[in-house]
Parts: sequence; C-alpha cells; structure tokens
Amino acid sequence: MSKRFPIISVTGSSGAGTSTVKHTFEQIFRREGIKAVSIEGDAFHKFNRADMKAELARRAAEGDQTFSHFSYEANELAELERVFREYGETGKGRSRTYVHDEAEAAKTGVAPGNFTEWAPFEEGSDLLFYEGLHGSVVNDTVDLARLADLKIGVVPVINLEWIQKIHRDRATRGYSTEAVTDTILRRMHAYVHCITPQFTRTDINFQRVPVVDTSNPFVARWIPTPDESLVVIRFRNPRGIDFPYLVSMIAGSWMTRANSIVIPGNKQDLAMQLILTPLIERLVRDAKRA
Ligand SMILES: Nc1ncnc2c1ncn2[C@@H]1O[C@H](COP(=O)(O)OP(=O)(O)OP(=O)(O)O)[C@@H](O)[C@H]1O
Ligand SMILES: O=C(CO)[C@H](O)[C@H](O)COP(=O)(O)O
Repeated sequence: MSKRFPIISVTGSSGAGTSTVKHTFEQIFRREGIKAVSIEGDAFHKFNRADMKAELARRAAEGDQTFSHFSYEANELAELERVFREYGETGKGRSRTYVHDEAEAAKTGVAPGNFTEWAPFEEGSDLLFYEGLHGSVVNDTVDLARLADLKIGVVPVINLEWIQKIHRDRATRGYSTEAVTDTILRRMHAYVHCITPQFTRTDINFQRVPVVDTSNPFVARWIPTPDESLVVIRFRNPRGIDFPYLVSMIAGSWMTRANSIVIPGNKQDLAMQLILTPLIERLVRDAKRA
C-alpha cells in the first residue's frame, strides 16, 4: 500500500464502461481540488496494432488460439508495476497513449494503432489514477493489487458488456459486428483467466444489470439505458461503509447482502459520488499527513 502518493485503479474489460466511470472520478477530483495524473491500461500494451496482428498470426501458426490483448503476455505488466511502485514512492512516473482512431490521431499526431512516445507525469500530483484491463492483476511475476490503494471493478453482466463493446467499437472504432464478435471469442480464454480473477481483489465492484431482454446481444439495436438497468454495488470489506445513509440518500436502492446494495441504473453517478468521495478524501488526507 502506497501512502505518500496513493493510487486508484479502475479495472474492467473492453467496453465495460471504465472510460465512462473515469468521468465521474474527474468530477470528484475537480470538486475536491485534487490533482490526479491519469494513465490508461492501453498504454501498456506490448505491441502496436500491426505487430499485434503479426504476433497473433505467429502464435496461431504454432497452435496457440488463446493469445489476445487480455493476456498477461500481450502487456507490459512489469513496466506498469514499476510505474505504480515508482509513483507510490516518489510521485513520479511515465506513460504514453495508444492511439485507437482518427480522432485520437488528430489530437496526438500519431497514426491510429500506434503509441505516442513515453512522457513523464506532471509534477505535484496528489494521486495516480489508472483505468484499464489489468489494474488488480496478481500473477507469478507481478502484484499490481498490492500497489493500488483503492481498487474499483466495473463489470456489467456479460451480455450487456458485449452489447456495449459491439456498439462502441462499431460507432467510434469502425469495426463491423462480425469483427467485434471474433475479437470477443478470441479473447474469451484470457477473459476467464486474466480479467475475471481481478474482481475478487477489487475493493468495490459496480455491476450493471439490464432489466430488458438482452438474450441475443449480437442483434441488440441499442445499449440498454440507465433507466433500463440496475447496478449491484459490492464492497469487499463492508466495515465502515454507512449503508443506512446510502439507502436513505439513493432513492429506490436496497440491500441484498450484508456487503451489497442495489441501485437504479440512473443513480450510478450519484452513488459513486456518495461512496467514493469520502474514500478519496481519506486517501489524500492520509497522504498529506504521511
Ligand atoms: N452506465 C452506462 N449506461 C449506459 N451506457 C453505458 C454505461 N457505461 C458505459 N456505457 C456505454 O458503453 C460503451 C463502452 O463504454 P466505455 O467506452 O466507457 O468502455 P471502456 O471500458 O472504457 O472500454 P475500453 O477499455 O475498450 O476503452 C460506450 O458506448 C458507453 O457509452
Ligand atoms: O479496447 C481495447 C483494449 O481495452 C482495444 O481492443 C485495444 O486497445 C487494441 O485496439 P485495436 O485492436 O483496435 O488496435
């Protein structure tokens, strides 16, 4: 656990909604006057798009059908661990951007499918904010969970996650439904082995559950709206969480287990503010004291 320079990690599969959740964090940071440096998990992919394609082909030729962006070996997790450790100890570190599309290319001057150069973090930040696929990984070589002080999981039930991914990748990344379906299938092995184990280590999980029929996610015409969903919020350690306060402040919420609360989908932003603001405040206060 870093104290002097705390780290928050938000972990979710591709399309889970981690970028959307990042906006809520940004609002909290702005309101509380907290200076955060942000890093994206995609910055720590091992390969650019062309090299990834070649690596996939090479491994497939050798009979490995399980390799994907979700795999540990497709990412520089040792470098991510080094950045977490360095930030926790010194408040310094470095990151880069993986450029997904033309809009990002126009901003960065780097062609889609490539990385920008590594750049040092701005000095004088209060905390490090990570958003990506691997923020709570523990495996034979790295322990990222140990280095992050507040770990959040963003995990819609899987049909909804697929719908969100298909719609986002079609709308903003130019992929067809068939191409996204192939990607989902190719990533399934690593999804089970590298992504899901993290959600037993995260401190709080936000799981969006649609209340409309999503039986065939591959033909869904739109993403179920917040009004068409509930969110299950689960605390790994419920001690110190004021559930009566949350239930009274969030209209339509109720508790389903001693560590779980269910809220209407359109209250996710409010719930995050109520739950996360005091936790973030405490992290920053303890850090200033340390
Ligand atoms: N709570 C929500 N309600 C409705 N739509 C949502 C919600 N969260 C995410 N979405 C939608 O799901 C899609 C994917 O979300 P987002 O881009 O945040 O995913 P992501 O986890 O950041 O994906 P990646 O890591 O691949 O970039 C977007 O179209 C987004 O608008
Ligand atoms: O969302 C992703 C991982 O979270 C992307 O799939 C990954 O960053 C690479 O994208 P692409 O294959 O389109 O270059």
